[in-house]
Amino acid sequence: MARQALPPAATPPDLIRNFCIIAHIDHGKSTLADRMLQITGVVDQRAMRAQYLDRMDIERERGITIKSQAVRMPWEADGTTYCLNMIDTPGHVDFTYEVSRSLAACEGAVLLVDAAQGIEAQTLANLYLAMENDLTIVPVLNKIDLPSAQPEKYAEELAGLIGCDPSEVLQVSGKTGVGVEPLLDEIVRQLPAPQGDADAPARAMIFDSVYDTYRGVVTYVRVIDGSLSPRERIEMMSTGAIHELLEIGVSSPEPKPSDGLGVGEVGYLITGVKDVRQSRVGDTVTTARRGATTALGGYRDPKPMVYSGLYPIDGSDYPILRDALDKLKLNDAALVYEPETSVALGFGFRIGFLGMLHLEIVRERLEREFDLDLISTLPSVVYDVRLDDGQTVTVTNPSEFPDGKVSAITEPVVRGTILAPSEFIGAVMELCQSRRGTLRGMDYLSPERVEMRYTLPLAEIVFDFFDALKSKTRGYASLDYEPDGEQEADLVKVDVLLQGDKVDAFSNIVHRDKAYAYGVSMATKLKELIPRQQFEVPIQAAIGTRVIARENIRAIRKDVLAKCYGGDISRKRKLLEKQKEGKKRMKMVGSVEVPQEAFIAALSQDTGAVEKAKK
Ligand SMILES: Nc1nc2c(ncn2[C@@H]2O[C@H](COP(=O)(O)OP(=O)(O)OP(=O)(O)O)[C@@H](O)[C@H]2O)c(=O)[nH]1
Repeated sequence: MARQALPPAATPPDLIRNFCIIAHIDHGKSTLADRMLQITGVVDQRAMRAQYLDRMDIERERGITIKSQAVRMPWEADGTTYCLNMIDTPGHVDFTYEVSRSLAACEGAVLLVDAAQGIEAQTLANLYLAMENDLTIVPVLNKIDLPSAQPEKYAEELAGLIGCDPSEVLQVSGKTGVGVEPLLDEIVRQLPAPQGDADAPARAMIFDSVYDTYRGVVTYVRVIDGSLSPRERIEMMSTGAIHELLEIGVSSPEPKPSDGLGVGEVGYLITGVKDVRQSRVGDTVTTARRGATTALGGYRDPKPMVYSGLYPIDGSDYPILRDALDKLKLNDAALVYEPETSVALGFGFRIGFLGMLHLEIVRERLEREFDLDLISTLPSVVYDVRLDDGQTVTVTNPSEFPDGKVSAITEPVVRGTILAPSEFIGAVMELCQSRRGTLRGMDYLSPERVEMRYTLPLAEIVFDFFDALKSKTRGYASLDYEPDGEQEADLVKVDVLLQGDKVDAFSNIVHRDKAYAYGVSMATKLKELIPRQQFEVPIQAAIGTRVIARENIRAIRKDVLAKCYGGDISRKRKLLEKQKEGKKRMKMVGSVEVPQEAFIAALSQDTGAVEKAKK
């Protein structure tokens, strides 16, 4: 057990151990990964910076891992030098698919649990994923340096969950490094070596692919059978596309070219491809000549779960937004978009996201990296609408909801797992019921902690459910969910009309029981946000032709000169000029002038937005 020089590439499989660290968010996965890099000597002390593996600025700022990365580390145990490949996985539900691909590249997983928090919802979700992939689980409690750590209690909980003895649960601190060396020894001892047929045609699974400005797409692979060498051309099995291999190598953690990758090895490929969608996570790579004929299982196209319209606040920024999306797409295979026009907001794009975190990240990157100011419309899930004539329409934008006779609507549902202290069972049930949830089962992990399983409509949980759950359980509950098909539901489209004209950006698809509440809240918000006009403006919320809520904005002409009695003509002129300038920032909806800010505030989920806009 000590630092060693890196063995050459083409390490025999029995000296390789491929593992990942799985944990609930913030349980310290990145910190532990950093400590392993340091202890195995692959990153020297001076180059070490916090969260070495999280490269993107946004990742480091938010302290979350979005893209997984792989690192090769040497480790000596019982006089033999082993090659450990550590695959870092993202921890958020939006990226579950990437987690499951990373798991499929490993033989074992370190299941990391915060010794002051215990098991949380994503601990369970990730554990189940790992078990489905037949991985060997090494249970570990982290943060044992914390004064609030309760290692005995949680070792028992963890042991109960995976069916081992509490004494087999390792205890570490990623922060101080305590227990990390014994953990590396255990990884070598407990994990099986990779198995594969060295003489078979090459098959390697893509578990990550990232866009690098200088090198193009870097594809991370795990070789299952055969080998890949730098002189060969490769084929992507899902598309049949053939690429030249410009470089092949391993990361430790900086990229190092090697003369090939054999069975069980993890490394990267560079082909000069400029678009990550040509090198998709889950796909199988083989050689162009004498390649494999059956791909490895598990490839799946990333499927957007949430759609939202993004519009530039300044309409002339539209071409910049289009170019920016084209650039982001190079690095994000899950991003889909198409141009869209809105009567109220002008030209923009309808964009599909994996979830709300994905939406926030994309929006933040667009605003930050491309200096854009954007309005996003109310996010919507994907509905299937069956019409009376038997036709089915897929709706991702409420304003496109068909007006004809609808016979049924289906909405996506998820299987949600909620973990909470048992004193909050009532509060959690009440919340889930108000979100149209159905209880599927309940288990006690310990006398004071309970796991509750629900089927819930995606639309009810994707936006603000987590915040509501946290506030009802004083922050103690955790949530994980995965798609679980569709269900029929009694949904309606609510339109918002200004003086009889529909404002497309405010249309929303909601459950019939919640339609009234949505209508009233929009009408009240808009009444506060839209300035008085020279004529009376009715604001209506309607389902089809039936009006369900109404407010009036009384008529008045805003006389900007009112404050300006007395003679100074130049001051009056200035004020009139200013009024004209302000009008440019107005959008016309029929004959009603609506300030840009009113749209932003009305579409914002933030409850303080209306107050801010009024100021
Ligand atoms: N005291 C103490 N704090 C720790 C330890 N390990 C991690 N932390 C802290 O816990 C917080 C979360 O750690 P991360 O390593 O970012 O957690 P993570 O699981 O990688 O988070 P995601 O990447 O978002 O899933 C950070 O503030 C760390 O400084 C530890 O062993 N002891």
